Amino acid sequence: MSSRSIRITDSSLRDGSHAKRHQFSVNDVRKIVHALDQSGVPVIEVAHGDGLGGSSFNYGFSATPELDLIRTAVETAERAKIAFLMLPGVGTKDDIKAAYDNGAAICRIATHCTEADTSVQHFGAARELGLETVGFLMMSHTQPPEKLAGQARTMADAGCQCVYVVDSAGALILEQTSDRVAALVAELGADAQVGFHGHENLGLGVANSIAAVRAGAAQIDGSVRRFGAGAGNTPLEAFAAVCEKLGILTGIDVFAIADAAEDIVLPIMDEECRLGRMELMMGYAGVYSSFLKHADSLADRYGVSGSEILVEAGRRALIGGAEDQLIEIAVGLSEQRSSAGPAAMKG
Ligand SMILES: CC[C@H](O)CC(=O)C(=O)O
Ligand SMILES: [Mn+2]
Repeated sequence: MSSRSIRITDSSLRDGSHAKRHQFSVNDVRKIVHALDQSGVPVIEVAHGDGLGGSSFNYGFSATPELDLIRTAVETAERAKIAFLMLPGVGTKDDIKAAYDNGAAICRIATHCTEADTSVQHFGAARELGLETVGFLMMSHTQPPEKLAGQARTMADAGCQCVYVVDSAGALILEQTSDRVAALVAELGADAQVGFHGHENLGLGVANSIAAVRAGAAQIDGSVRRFGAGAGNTPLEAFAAVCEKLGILTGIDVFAIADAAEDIVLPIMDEECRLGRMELMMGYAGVYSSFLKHADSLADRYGVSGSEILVEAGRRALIGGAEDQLIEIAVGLSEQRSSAGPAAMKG
């Protein structure tokens, strides 16, 4: 039995922002950070769902300025480090500095998995400030292992200390995860660690994360109560329990995190993240998990099928930032529906 140690990051206060339509309050942050910190979660990510600067018409406005949320998290945590996410172009180097000034310790920089070069200056800026750095290769299912490894090399050379295979669509299946992680581990060697960030759209978050650990990942993301985008993220409490049974050391108290999931986090969620028809389509068609709420609202507004919007988004291989194209898809489906006559049903 293995006795490897890994580091877990909870993303509920960042990826869960998508599920909460970016309406976290200072009080929500205080309660969740306190519960996670007391459970032994070593890193807690806090930001708008689309990262620093994400509060906008395109992505959805935040209820509370994210720097207030970050500062509250820093003040609340006794042991955990507070991380933030930024996407070059959505956030800027000034946003990184502002998060640092508010006490954040870890800067996570996310790019589409073919665009690592857009992160180079941001990694440089973060390292100059003394921040720990993590890189996200989003939509990793769209590229083969060797391509991802090349992109990981670009991030590591720019100062990234851990590059994540990010299964944004929850579309990776077991060996597809471990092959990608193994390719990054082989490429990066001692230059940087490798991480994995999973989603539940095909119900494989925990299994994929274990496959990633077995392939050499040293950092794994999850969200307490799956509080995240799409069908939610890898459920942190289940993953911590599985790790304990497999002898993988996480430092998390399984009973405490199970209580936090049930008693603290669930009441803050608008609704439980579920694996319904739309979420399944995201995993099946390889669609960015954060499109879920956008597709849901558009389906209501235009009286069309949310699942069909998502399947078409998958066919067009849309990536983050293309939320406006979901409107075009919904309008197109609505026009088709009117020309098909009153028998055409929303599904
Ligand atoms: C918009 C950023 C995105 O939600 C990052 C992430 O968590 C993912 O790609 O899964
Ligand atoms: Mn995610």
